[in-house]
Order: sequence, then structure tokens, then C-alpha cells
Amino acid sequence: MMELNTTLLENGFAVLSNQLTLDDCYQLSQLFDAPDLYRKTIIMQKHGYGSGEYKYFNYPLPPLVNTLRHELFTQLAPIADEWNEKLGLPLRYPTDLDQWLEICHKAGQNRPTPLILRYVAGDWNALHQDMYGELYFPFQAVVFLSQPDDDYIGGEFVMVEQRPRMQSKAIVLQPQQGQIVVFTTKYRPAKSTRGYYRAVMRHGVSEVRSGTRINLGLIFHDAA
Ligand SMILES: O=C(O)CCC(=O)C(=O)O
Ligand SMILES: [Fe+2]
Repeated sequence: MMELNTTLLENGFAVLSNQLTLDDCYQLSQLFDAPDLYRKTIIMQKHGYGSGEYKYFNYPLPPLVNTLRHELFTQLAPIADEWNEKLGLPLRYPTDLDQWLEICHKAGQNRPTPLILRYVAGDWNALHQDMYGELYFPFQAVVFLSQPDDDYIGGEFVMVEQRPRMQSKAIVLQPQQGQIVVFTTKYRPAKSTRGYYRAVMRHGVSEVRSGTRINLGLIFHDAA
């Protein structure tokens, strides 16, 4: 397994395994219908976002969501610094998520962004970026809580990388239950003959053909 920073730098994403058990996945997916955990529910078709339903967690986050968010952030912060350096961006990130969130909150971005999404047959998620204000962290993560083929068919995770003055590249993943995809929030440094340029990335989900697909989204900047 290649180092996380090499994989992220070369591809703009990485797939992590063995971060949570199948029981963790089950427990987390059960949270979708729990009352009182959420600050906002979005019916995607009402906003032109695609089709499906998602909910933003409220603080305090469920313990496992909070732990995953902290642990991943600590691993990713030094890589985020490296990216910003390559792209000539001045911002550097503390390795402690709480310190970064304090910076977000002081800038008026104080609403939690971790979310849980549920798609049934016919649902999909339009290609998008998750920006919620000026401040953002260059990586985010999606935790796959359902098992393809057993729980649902279709519903591939799709990323599109825009290449300046060239046609875009699509990346399609079908991760196993319990895997985590870490990917570029906004743009990644891509090497050219004249140094690094900003390759804009967007992500979405192809149509679920049958069954139910539930995922957990971990976004590290809070929302205005
Ligand atoms: O359902 C998915 O796999 C994608 C969710 C998503 O767009 C996100 O967590 O930001
Ligand atoms: Fe998203």
C-alpha cells in the first residue's frame, strides 16, 4: 500500500480499508432514522441536487462520527499543508481538528457539516463540491456504510477531474462496506511542465438501480 500522501497527490483520492467494523457500519446506518441528531434535512430533488435525502448532524456528533472526523483530520492536515505549499496558497492547518474548527467558528462558519445520506432506487447525487464559506479543508471523506450487490446495485461514487484546456477525466469507484474514500474537496495540485496547476474536482453518485445505499460524509470545515 502506497503512502497516503503519495496516493492523494497522484490521484486526488485514496481508498482506506480497516478503519471500521461491519457492526460500526450497521450502527451508523441505523442513525439515519434516529430523531434529534440532526440540524437539517435536505430532500435533494427539491433543490436540483439529484434525488435522495440527506441530513446534517448537530453538535455533539455521535461518538464514532466525531472520532473518525478527528483521526482522519490529524492524518490529513500535514498533507493539506503540502498541497497548499505546492499551489502557492498561504493557509496552513493545525493537526488538531478542534483548533481548526475554532478558526472556522471565529470566521462565522460554526454549523456542523458531517452528514448522512440515503439513496433508494432511482436516486443519485449530481456532481458538486461541498463549499460552505471562505474557509475550507482540501480533503473530505465518504464512509461507505452499505454493501454493493447485497444492499444496493448501481450508485457508484463518481469523481470528475477538470483538466485545464483539455477534456475531463471521470473516476468511478464501487467501494466495499466499511471502506472510506478520501478525496479532493475543491482542487488538487496536478503536475505540469511548468509546475503545479489547480485541477478542479467534483464528486457525485450515479443512479442507484435497486436497494438502499447509506453513506456518511465527513467534511472538515464547518458551514456559515
Ligand atoms: O453518497 C456519497 O457517496 C457521496 C456523498 C457526498 O456527496 C458527500 O459526502 O459529500
Ligand atoms: Fe458531497
